Amino acid sequence: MYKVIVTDAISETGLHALLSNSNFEVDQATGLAPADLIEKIKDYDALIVRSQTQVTREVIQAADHLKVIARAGVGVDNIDIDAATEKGVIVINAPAGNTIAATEHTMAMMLSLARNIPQAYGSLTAGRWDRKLYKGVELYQKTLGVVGMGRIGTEVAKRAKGFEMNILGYDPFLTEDRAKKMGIIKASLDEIAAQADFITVHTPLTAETRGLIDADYLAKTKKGVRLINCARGGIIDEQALVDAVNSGHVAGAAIDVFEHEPPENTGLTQNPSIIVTPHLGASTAEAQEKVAQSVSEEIVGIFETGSVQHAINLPHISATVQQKIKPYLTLSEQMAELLMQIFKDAPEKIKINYYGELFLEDTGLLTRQMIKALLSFYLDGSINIVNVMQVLKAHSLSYSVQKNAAHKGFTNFIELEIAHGDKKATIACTYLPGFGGRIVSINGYRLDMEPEKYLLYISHVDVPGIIGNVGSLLGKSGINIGSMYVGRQAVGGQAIMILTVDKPVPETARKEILSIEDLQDVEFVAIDVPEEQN
Ligand SMILES: NC(=O)c1ccc[n+]([C@@H]2O[C@H](COP(=O)([O-])OP(=O)(O)OC[C@H]3O[C@@H](n4cnc5c(N)ncnc54)[C@H](O)[C@@H]3O)[C@@H](O)[C@H]2O)c1
Ligand SMILES: O=C(O)[C@H](O)COP(=O)(O)O
Repeated sequence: MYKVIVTDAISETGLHALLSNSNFEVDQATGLAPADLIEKIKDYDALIVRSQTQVTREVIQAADHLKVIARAGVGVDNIDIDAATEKGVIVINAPAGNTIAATEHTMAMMLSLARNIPQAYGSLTAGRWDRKLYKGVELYQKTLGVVGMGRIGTEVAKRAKGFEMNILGYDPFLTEDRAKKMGIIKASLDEIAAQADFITVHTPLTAETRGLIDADYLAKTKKGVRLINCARGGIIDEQALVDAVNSGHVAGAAIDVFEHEPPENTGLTQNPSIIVTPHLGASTAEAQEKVAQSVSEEIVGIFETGSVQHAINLPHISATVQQKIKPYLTLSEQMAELLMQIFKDAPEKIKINYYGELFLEDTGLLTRQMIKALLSFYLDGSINIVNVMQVLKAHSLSYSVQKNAAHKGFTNFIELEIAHGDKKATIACTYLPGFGGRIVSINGYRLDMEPEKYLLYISHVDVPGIIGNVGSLLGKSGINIGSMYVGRQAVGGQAIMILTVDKPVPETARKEILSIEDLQDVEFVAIDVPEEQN
């Protein structure tokens, strides 16, 4: 039973995937004080939040069982991602569920700003009838600068085109071609400053975007410009905005998000030219249901099948690529486990070569899986595919990945080499559709071996009688041999024998086997093989 805690207000309907699954127990505890969350989190496997709960390093460090932090929304700036990664906790979000809600809120804010709707409403409900004071401006044929042309920026641009605005888009990833297809103009930030009547920001809050619109930038904007921030507080410097509005350079602003929430700067919240909403961009019934549904289904997937779709701290892998690399996920891990058990020394250097069609694919997850399996042999169980690269770095271990379109006789082929000082070992695998995974070489010996749970890896000199001797000693210990693979460098030269056996080989039997003349080493290997593969 996995325990999930929800600490912000989330749609109950959207949580259906978790609430209806008997493998999960869901507790809802909104408005917890930081100390209470630190105390409570110890018992939970997954945490679901929106933007209110601060998932700090202290919270993450206290979370002994936590595997997943799920953000039912987009921005993850309330979650300490580095701390989560170090602890091996996957952070996921629901990137698309509230796009339309935030887009429509931006349009509502832009129209309200242009037509003074909140101010006029306040005036009328206070008993005044003032038609002159609230004369507005039209959006028609005005220029809108969109800073950040991601999901929301793109949808805002589409809708603003419906109002026949001229759109200037700025985003490091916006190409001329995409801009042209959308009927907008790709522009620089300075071009937006010089030309825009309205500027709306839709970037995440990062070190680069914090204060992107600051006093210097505002000084470059057109007099009478109007600004909208439905993205993150801090992208527009709050005090610089207040000053520019008070000076009359900026005609007005519409702000949904604040550096501190609730906001502390009254110059912003009590300014007749600045309209504000309390972070409502994602607050529609539809968006809340979609984001809750997205994270709930993903949490079930992570715990039940290991599939991750929207991880923040794992390489992003599309569903198509996931499908292509899927057969290699377990196989590559088993191959690394096997190699470590016959190599024994801690690897100082790790080399991974991908051959064939895998050359074209994003193999980051396979690389992580193999390195995790290698390092788990010596490091404690807290290492996983989320924190493996940090662990590697922390231990100053070197790794390299090479890709080669040559297929070495197989459609795909993965080779793993580890080294400790001068000692080296290699192993390789492939996947044969219809037959399954195969280990196809170990230390240069060619094989065609299906990975099985228990193996004996024997190195010996190629002389007659060794196979028979090993077989009878195992028989004496009641150990059944499932299959046998042999390889030799030359007749009478160095050779290996791999036996798959039905149960663990006791140390006494191993020692007896070691005493066979011309037999150099024997290693009992146990690898993790799922039931359905056996
Ligand atoms: N007010 C709300 O309730 C609400 C709701 C949803 C999302 N948001 C916020 O809106 C923002 C955008 O969300 P999204 O889903 O469109 O994200 P997104 O990731 O789809 O788009 C962000 C875009 O910003 C661009 N970008 C990054 N750095 C930039 C820079 N320095 N200059 C220009 N562009 C830059 C990226 O290239 C990307 O295209 C996020 O901050 C998100 O947290 C707020
Ligand atoms: O980043 C987001 O998804 C929005 O800011 C929404 O935040 P919320 O879930 O707290 O409304």
